[in-house]
Amino acid sequence: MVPQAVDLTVRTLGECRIESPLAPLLPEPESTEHYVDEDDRVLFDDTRSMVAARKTKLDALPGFEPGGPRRKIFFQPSKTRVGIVTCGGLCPGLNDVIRGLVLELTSHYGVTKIYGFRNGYQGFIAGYGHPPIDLDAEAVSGINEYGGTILGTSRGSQDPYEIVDCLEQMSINVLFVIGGDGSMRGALTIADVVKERGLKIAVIGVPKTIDNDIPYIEQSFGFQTAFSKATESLRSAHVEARAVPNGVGLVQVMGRHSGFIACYATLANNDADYVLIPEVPFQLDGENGFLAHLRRRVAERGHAVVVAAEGAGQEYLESDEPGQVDKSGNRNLKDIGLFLRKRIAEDFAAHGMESSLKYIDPSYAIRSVPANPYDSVYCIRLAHAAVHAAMAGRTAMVVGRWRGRFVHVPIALAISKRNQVDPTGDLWMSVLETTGQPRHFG
Ligand SMILES: Nc1ncnc2c1ncn2[C@@H]1O[C@H](COP(=O)(O)OP(=O)(O)OP(=O)(O)O)[C@@H](O)[C@H]1O
Ligand SMILES: O=P(O)(O)OC[C@H]1O[C@](O)(CO)[C@@H](O)[C@@H]1O
Ligand SMILES: [Mg+2]
Repeated sequence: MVPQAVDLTVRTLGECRIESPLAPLLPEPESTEHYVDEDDRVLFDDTRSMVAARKTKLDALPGFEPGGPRRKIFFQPSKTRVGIVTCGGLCPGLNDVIRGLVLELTSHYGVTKIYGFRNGYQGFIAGYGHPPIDLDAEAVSGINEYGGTILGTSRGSQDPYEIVDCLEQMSINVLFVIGGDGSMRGALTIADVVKERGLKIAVIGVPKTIDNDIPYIEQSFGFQTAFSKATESLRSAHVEARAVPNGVGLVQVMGRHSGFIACYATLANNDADYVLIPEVPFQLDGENGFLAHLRRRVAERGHAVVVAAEGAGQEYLESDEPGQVDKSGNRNLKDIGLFLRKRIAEDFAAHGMESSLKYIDPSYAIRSVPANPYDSVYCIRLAHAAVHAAMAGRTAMVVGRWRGRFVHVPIALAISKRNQVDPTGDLWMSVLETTGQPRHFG
């Protein structure tokens, strides 16, 4: 479903009447190629045909509210109390975002009460015994040098009413949730309970996921660091495969439902010959199946490198057992890497071919590292945008970038679908061009 203008409308807590401390820094109220004024909109569509298909007036074209400081804000900074929480799996840059939020709030808005809720949504529930910690410039000094999150994280559902009870008891006005799709679903339920109770608490998300599976934000922070780290495994697999007769390097990277890490790591160094992702089903057996292709390639070129995203080929691993899920209800995937390792070895043996397969699974090593400089820049800019949005009383939204501009995206839209590699899109085309693998196996 193509989003309409109404889907891009951001919720607000009320009129902005307070002069922002950042107002003097703001340029003239007009957009340029480097700046979008707060009253302007970033168009959703960016091709002539997409705009034409709307069959509507310019004013009615769907557009995102731009990110950035406002001239007038909603919250009085000296009275504003802020909470920050990180939830879900780790991702490079979590500490950068925490630091960016704290520094922007304290240095530019003069907010003095910031609490870090610990271990994800558990941090709001007294029974877990993880009291919040005070965050200030000193507490976040240098944390961006380290992977992980200084606040801790968790999976598993918590009652949104209890979470809002905690926010009310602590007189929190703004809550920043840094997390993936599940965390954003949680953030929306919190914002809804806040609304139901007639409270004025802004809930702002900063989406994180190494899988890059959140839609309408172009790219999530930490993704670039994660795939860059994964390229090291591809390079190792290539070196190992080339060094022995009929060498096969097999690398499994994270990516539950979206194969972006596998695609980008492949494009980064051109070492892979086959990329298997959840979005593109593949046939394993038969003359034109994956195994036969691989065998022919090794016979011709002496070696090959295969990259598989963890969610690829799950159809080969389904069993009659009831589906296992993690504490948050995410389906636990079966191990495609180990399955392929076995099947490739069996296939070579069955065809009387010697082979030497080296299997590498960099797994958590790609998401536990500190952010690279590009991601650090992205994190701090997302953090700034999140603070500006919150102080201006926006709620139930995430910050992101669309067509190169920082924007406000309603959470409802950000969780409305999953960002996935489009098998008919130009990214997958680039992968096919780089690897030389066929569009379909079988
Ligand atoms: N539908 C939902 N409603 C309310 N809370 C949710 C929902 N889905 C997930 N959550 C909560 O959000 C938190 C994080 O969710 P989850 O473990 O799925 O990770 P995530 O944020 O999706 O990150 P990632 O997928 O990148 O690891 C958990 O505490 C979970 O209970
Ligand atoms: O083992 P964990 O921490 O539950 O999470 C693993 C999952 O988290 C992700 O890294 C997303 O955050 C996926 O790529 C992976 O499948
Ligand atoms: Mg998730």
